[in-house]
Amino acid sequence: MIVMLVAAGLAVGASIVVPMVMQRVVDGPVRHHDPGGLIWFGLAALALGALEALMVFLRRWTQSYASLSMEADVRDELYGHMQKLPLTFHDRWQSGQLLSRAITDIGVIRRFLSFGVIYLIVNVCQYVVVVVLLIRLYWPLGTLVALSAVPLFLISRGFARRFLTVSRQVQDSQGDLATYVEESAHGIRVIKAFGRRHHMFTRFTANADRVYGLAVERARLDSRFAPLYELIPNLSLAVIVVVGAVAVVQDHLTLGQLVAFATLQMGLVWPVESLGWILATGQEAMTAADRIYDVFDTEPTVVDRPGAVDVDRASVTGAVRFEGVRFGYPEGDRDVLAGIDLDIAPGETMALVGVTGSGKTTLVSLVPRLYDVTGGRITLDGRDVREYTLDSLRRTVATAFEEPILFSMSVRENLALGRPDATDAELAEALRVAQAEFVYELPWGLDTRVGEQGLSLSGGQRQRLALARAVVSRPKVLVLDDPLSALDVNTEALVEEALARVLAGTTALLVVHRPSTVALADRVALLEDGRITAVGTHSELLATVPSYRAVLSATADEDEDLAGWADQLPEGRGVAAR
Ligand SMILES: Nc1ncnc2c1ncn2[C@@H]1O[C@H](COP(=O)(O)OP(=O)(O)OP(=O)(O)O)[C@@H](O)[C@H]1O
Repeated sequence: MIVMLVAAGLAVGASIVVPMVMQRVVDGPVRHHDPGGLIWFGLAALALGALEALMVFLRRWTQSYASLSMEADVRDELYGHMQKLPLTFHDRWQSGQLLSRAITDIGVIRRFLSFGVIYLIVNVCQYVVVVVLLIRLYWPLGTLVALSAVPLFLISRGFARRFLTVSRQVQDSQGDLATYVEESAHGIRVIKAFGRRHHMFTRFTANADRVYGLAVERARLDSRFAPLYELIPNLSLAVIVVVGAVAVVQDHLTLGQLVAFATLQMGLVWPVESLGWILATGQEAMTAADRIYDVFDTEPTVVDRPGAVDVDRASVTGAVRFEGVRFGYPEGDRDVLAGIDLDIAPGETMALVGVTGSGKTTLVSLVPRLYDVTGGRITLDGRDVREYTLDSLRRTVATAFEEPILFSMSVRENLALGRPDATDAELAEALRVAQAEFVYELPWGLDTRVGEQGLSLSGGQRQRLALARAVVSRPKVLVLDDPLSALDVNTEALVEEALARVLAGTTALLVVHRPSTVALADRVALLEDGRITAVGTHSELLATVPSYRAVLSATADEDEDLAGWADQLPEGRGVAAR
């Protein structure tokens, strides 16, 4: 910063001294017809010009370097902070709004810091120095130039106030537009399948028109004020030339002084003109900073408690217990979970069954603390999960969701999210369990890039990769949220067969919709109205709990199948619904 300001100061100083040299040239060699004297002045002007050029280079380089570093640092920090924020924050925020903050807003601040701030400081300093010089040269005209700062100040105040409001609206509407484009890109299949291209386009143009309208309003405001910034220094210049000429005629001023005066004043035209632009970018940067602070000001709530301990992977048995667990979403008007009591023994596989929307996904999300309970507690080996460090808890509890998200990385990197140090043999084993060996047939095998920027995989293929990602971490507790829903019956059977062996030593909580997946579980828990209303083996619940039958299957055919499965199932370890 210091180098930057010194370089900027020297550059401006050189540009101010040049008119003083011109004054000496006009009042010296030119007036006295002494061409020899011109050489020294010429050399001095050349040296000053070279100094100015060198300082401009130094200033631009240092300011660009500093502002680009700032941009990278803030972006890193913002991304890191967004990763720490709880799911309740991400549920509430549109992705486009986060995107526009991380990309556009930080860019706006960088542009202001790289040009705006420095020019603001330099231009104000230049204005003050030049005004002092002008007053010393000829005080009546110097005072006039000084007074021209008053209307400039008033204009700037009015401009800044109005520009700030419009600027915030423009940036917010750009965020909305980004969300819309992102959603449309994700949902392009649905749009095409329903033939709703025109409808979506109309909605898009409505969004885009709003951005356009607000941007035009901002531009209109800018163009209304910009001429005033041009007018004032040019008006002062005109007055200086006329009044100065009269002063020269009346011998109050030498011709050289008038030339220096006019040149110095002309040097002020750009700094004053640029004030409008600097203020506009300054207001935009302030709005951008405000928007970024909306995110920074949100405190991460799911964090390590003071004194949190690591889960000891070597000794943890994987006993999971829900004790009076309550949970409600911040925007929800009621608790989704209204007192859950459930015991899952080490190594046991518990299936969770309930009608759609009953809270199964919510319940399993609480184990790795994707959300924190709002009442009661969940324990792992008898200890509240909130007393463990988040990192170690999430390494102990692996999760595969129904919606399998793959990142734009290679298959290997996607799997490594589950366990970075997994060997090829361990990856192969996980892929076998998940029946995802198709990856070896991909063009570059495990190194094939998948996800949005890579090869498209089918829903079932993605689900199997997500399952392999969860399995490869060899977790003590495995949470599977309907992970086989997109598989055909044969593949599902193969996955289940392999998964059953993995589950033998792992505590597992499975959300299931299909009776066939229930076969994996030792016991089943039925979730109704925010509570666990029955726990037992599949056959027991089938025989004794009518609502269980109703949830799993409504048709007579399926009932027959269910009875068939029930016969093949091992006996459970208890029926008690707590
Ligand atoms: N992020 C959220 N914010 C607010 N409410 C939510 C959120 N996620 C889910 N809900 C609400 O919580 C309730 C339970 O949802 P959840 O996804 O846990 O049900 P589910 O039993 O897993 O459903 P499904 O079987 O359809 O997957 C629903 O009423 C749902 O609308």
